[in-house]
Amino acid sequence: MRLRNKPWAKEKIESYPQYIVPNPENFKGKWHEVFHNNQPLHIEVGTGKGRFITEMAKANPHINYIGIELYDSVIVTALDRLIEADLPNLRLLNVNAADLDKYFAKNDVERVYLNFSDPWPKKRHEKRRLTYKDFLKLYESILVDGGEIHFKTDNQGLFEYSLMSFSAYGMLLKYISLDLHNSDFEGNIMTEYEQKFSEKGNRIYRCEVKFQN
Ligand SMILES: C[S@@+](CC[C@H](N)C(=O)[O-])C[C@H]1O[C@@H](n2cnc3c(N)ncnc32)[C@H](O)[C@@H]1O
Repeated sequence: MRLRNKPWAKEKIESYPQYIVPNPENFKGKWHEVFHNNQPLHIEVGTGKGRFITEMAKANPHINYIGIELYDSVIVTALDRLIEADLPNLRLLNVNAADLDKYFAKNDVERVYLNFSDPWPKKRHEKRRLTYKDFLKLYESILVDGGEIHFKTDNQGLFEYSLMSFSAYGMLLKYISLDLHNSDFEGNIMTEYEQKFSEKGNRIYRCEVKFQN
């Protein structure tokens, strides 16, 4: 099914400005005003239906989280989760990650999560991959020095491409697992896609990389 933005979803999103931040550009460099504290901020880019970011926010109340999703017809499910959980440390943005630097300033973010990003396997779509060098530049421009990207996928091609992209950008590899569910990684919170692919028996790849100062 082709995903598109839907009027009913837009209407619902606009009814919950306390959860899906309208005009996020107003908070660039001052997200503490939204959360009313100075806790570290972690973001998930391509948050989908929001299970990961909601469970992370529940488990880590001392960290603030923002889930970013392009499609309003998808983010409404994350919104439903947030309405139910009513977490003070989680907000959602219905925006394109290609514009991240409009919404976040340098040092606003301590960690970026990329979970099961769309692989865009065709070479002519390389620029859409969330680990393409232009996206890495964007993440670097909003992260604290030494900020990290935590990346999970079942797609071997995207994983290999991303490792090369991180390396070409001069990032340092902190952790790698080529079979997450048979590794010793504790405290893993499964995303919707992770659950689906794990149940099919797919191998899950994971890495943590950091920008060099
Ligand atoms: C394959 S889904 C994975 C969803 C979720 N992270 C999971 O693991 O279940 C990828 C999500 O990233 C979103 N996405 C892709 N490119 C994006 C962009 N440039 N900005 C914001 N969201 C994006 C898609 O709309 C989609 O919901």
